[in-house]
Amino acid sequence: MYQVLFKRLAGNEDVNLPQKMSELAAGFDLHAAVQEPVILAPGERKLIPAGFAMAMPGELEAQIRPRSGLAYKHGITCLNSPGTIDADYRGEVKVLLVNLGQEPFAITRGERIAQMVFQVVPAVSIAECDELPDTVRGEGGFGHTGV
Ligand SMILES: O=c1ccn([C@H]2C[C@H](O)[C@@H](COP(=O)(O)OP(=O)(O)OP(=O)(O)O)O2)c(=O)[nH]1
Ligand SMILES: [Mg+2]
Repeated sequence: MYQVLFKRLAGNEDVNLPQKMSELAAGFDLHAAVQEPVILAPGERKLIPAGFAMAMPGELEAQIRPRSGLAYKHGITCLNSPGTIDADYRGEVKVLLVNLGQEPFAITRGERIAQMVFQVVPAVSIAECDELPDTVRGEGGFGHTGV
């Protein structure tokens, strides 16, 4: 079990911290910490504050992913999906939403706008080389194996 710390940012006492909506949910839903409703016109993107900062163990990252209901019903998704929260980030978590639907959409205070899923990031060391190990695939890609 990893322990993650959430710090509610000033003025957001009424906005929920990230929370799971069912026992085995993979994601913690994030809530909009906007003062007034924010309108996303079709095609428009806006950075929506989530009202908290966080600290997690160094081997974790957090991914900000869309909510399928918002995407299906209104075309609202995360532009940089999945967004990456680095373990050393101490600023406010924000969600970059984009409206891919046909109608304007209002983001209201406290609304669940995205979800955050934690992942373990493997420790990796890198080394430069002149020749890579051979494989059967070789340089084939982008449909190389057929449809
Ligand atoms: O959806 C997101 C994506 C990022 N961040 C924050 C946390 C993350 O640790 C930081 C940097 O994100 P990223 O590495 O994706 O952006 P960058 O453009 O590479 O910025 P930087 O140069 O600050 O790393 O911004 C968010 O709050 N929400
Ligand atoms: Mg970066």
